[in-house]
Amino acid sequence: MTPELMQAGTRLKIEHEARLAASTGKTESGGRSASYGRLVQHGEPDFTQGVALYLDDITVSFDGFKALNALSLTINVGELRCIIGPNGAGKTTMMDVITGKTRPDAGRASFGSTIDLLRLRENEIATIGIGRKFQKPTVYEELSVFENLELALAADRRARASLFHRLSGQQLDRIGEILTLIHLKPSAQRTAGLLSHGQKQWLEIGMLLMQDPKLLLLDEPVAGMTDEETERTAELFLSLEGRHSLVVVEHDMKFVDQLTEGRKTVTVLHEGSVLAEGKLSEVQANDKVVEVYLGR
Ligand SMILES: Nc1ncnc2c1ncn2[C@@H]1O[C@H](COP(=O)(O)OP(=O)(O)OP(=O)(O)O)[C@@H](O)[C@H]1O
Repeated sequence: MTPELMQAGTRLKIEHEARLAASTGKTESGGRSASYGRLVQHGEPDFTQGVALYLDDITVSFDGFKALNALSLTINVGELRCIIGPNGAGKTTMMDVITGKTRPDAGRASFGSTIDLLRLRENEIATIGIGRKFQKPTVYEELSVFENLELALAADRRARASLFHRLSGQQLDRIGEILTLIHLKPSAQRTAGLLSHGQKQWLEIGMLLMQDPKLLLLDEPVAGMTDEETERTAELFLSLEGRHSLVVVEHDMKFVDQLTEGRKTVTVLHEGSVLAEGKLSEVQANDKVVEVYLGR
């Protein structure tokens, strides 16, 4: 481990322990981090402390095998974080915990500093501002690109009935903005089933963006894309950074390099916990990381 990485690790540990102290009530009342001790089930997420997602000591066991083993991770508001790790490291299980698909045996998970994700159902989590993109694109193949975005306008199912109602000027503007962002404006009237794989991925990301999620979870978004599509996807994600927090699980190191721009933090998962965190160049030089992952 490089000295910089050790320093980063120490800093994270101190920050983490401060939050943990706050979560167990060992903090001055009303202190800056005190709200971690007051996780609530419902209500508006609180992002004023700069935290979008907080996982603390999460353990998930499948028949005694720990897919996640005391995993702790903090994602800041507006941050773009890449998560890498070998097959079976626990990346998908982590996403499943965040989205309520899998319940952990132990630990805490909050959205912002107050919403207790572990007490919400999967469908509730989908509507509070967490969007998840699975590896395979899932768009409505028989509908046009525009109609797909229109369908995604509202988060709840009732909106589906309104497919053919007149869109407000504001809604049309929003669809136009997203079409530009995902490079599909010229294909707005095209049937989604005729799009390339990369275009379908962008469309699905656009559909998630229609709901303006605070946190986007993206599982291997560039798998199967051409180099040009991969590059455009990197540009898209970089343009989303700041307004949204993005957690990108990815095996493609060139893509991770583009996204992290030589300065952002990359998290390496291994055997269900964080093996290393730091800049891509740092984790790539980390002996433990080389051994378990990059040197395969
Ligand atoms: N439902 C399950 N029952 C039993 N074991 C499971 C289950 N889900 C995941 N696992 C195991 O947990 C470990 C972590 O799996 P997970 O899919 O989270 O890893 P991953 O990092 O996403 O891997 P990959 O990069 O291959 O997608 C693996 O060993 C996997 O076999």
